[in-house]
Amino acid sequence: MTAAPTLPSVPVSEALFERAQKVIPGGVNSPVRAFKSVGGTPRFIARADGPRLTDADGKQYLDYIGSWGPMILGHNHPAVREAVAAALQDGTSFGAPNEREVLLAELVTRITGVDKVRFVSSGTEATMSALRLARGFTGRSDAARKYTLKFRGNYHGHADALLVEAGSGLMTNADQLGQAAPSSAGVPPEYASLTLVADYNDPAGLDTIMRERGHEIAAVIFEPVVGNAGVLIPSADFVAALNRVRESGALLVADEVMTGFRLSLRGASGLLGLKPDLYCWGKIIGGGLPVGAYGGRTEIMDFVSPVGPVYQAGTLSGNPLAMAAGLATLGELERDPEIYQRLERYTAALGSGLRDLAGQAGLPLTVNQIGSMLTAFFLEGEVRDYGQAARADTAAFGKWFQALLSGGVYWAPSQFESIFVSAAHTPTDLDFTLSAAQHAFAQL
Ligand SMILES: Cc1ncc(COP(=O)(O)O)c(C=O)c1O
Ligand SMILES: NCC(=O)CCC(=O)O
Repeated sequence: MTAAPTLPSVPVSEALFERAQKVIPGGVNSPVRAFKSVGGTPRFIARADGPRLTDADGKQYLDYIGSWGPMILGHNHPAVREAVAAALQDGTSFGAPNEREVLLAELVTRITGVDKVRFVSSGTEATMSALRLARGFTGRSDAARKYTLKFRGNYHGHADALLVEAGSGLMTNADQLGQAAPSSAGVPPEYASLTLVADYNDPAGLDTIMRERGHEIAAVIFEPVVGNAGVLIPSADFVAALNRVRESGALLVADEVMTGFRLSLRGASGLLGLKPDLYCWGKIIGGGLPVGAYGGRTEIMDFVSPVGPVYQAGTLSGNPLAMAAGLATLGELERDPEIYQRLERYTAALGSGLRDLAGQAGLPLTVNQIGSMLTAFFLEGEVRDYGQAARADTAAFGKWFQALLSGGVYWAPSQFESIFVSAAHTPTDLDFTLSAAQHAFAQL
């Protein structure tokens, strides 16, 4: 092993980060942006176009974060920009219904097959509201039957009861991987205890817990392909076990915040043959503006207020600018049926290129890839669950990340995240990435 690569100087980002740390906790508005686990100064981004970011020092990077998922068309896509600009002419928020909400709801229901959808402003709100609805619909919110079940290393946003053995920044910044629930301070153990936890990709374990405790469980929430422990792909047996969940009267809630409209127009569920009762969406559905949503059959969705007794509201829900961005993004995806095959081809090529380069450098690397999601785990052997992912050499990953960044490639600053390829990435961009990656492997 050689010494850590020298970090390039980014004086404007450094100055902004210093100012930011004085007035924003950790200088960031979301922990995963802070570079805490990889070191160095987070880049302050001045603008983004296509597959590229430009930082405040004028340096350009090929971007594989895509704003953590939404930018499947690439940044600043003309169709999205023009739709938002047109909506802007009419005012920014009405606190009353508007036509764009109806258009986006019609589009989402047609694409995904749900009967009804309710828009909120983030993925966190979507999962939180879907679980309240599941408890309301099943009547399982009393002392004896009040649980939800999630999987170790899955992340469903930051609602209290879901911060239990959670992935994403909680896994990245954990002092000790595998720490016991809850994952965050400030969550009373009573809240955490409402959430049961099972292992991902363990069909027998899921069957057992559903057999023994299924009658107490209102909902099983899961990432249909995990992005938040790094990419984990469910086995066919695990998919089948998930589809059996409702035999116990619990609702199956697919958290497609990351995978929805990314792995196919019908998300991971459509691709893998999952049959959820409720879907949660975020990220792509808002095309880069703040939108989340949840949806399902009419009999369930009509439990939501004002028709039903389950309360859920939002000052900016259905915001016209956000609806316009979502409409333009989903519209582009629907217009180009080849897009998902192209993303799969490019991302698979990136994955096999990385495997080859690591092999040539004599470094252990396991690449999990599906569609345009990919994680390169710095370890040997398969990665199918949280425990296996947690074995990764995060120090090696951190060095590799810094070397890539110096080479002009902006990878996710965590070993336990997915990267995203967008429709704006070209074969030339992928070649550039692989050559930066080769150089980065050589520095480990
Ligand atoms: C699978 C999943 N669910 C929920 C969320 C929460 O979404 P948000 O950050 O918009 O609240 C995220 C990402 O943050 C996610 O990846
Ligand atoms: N995979 C992690 C996320 O998508 C979250 C982004 C954030 O919390 O900023």
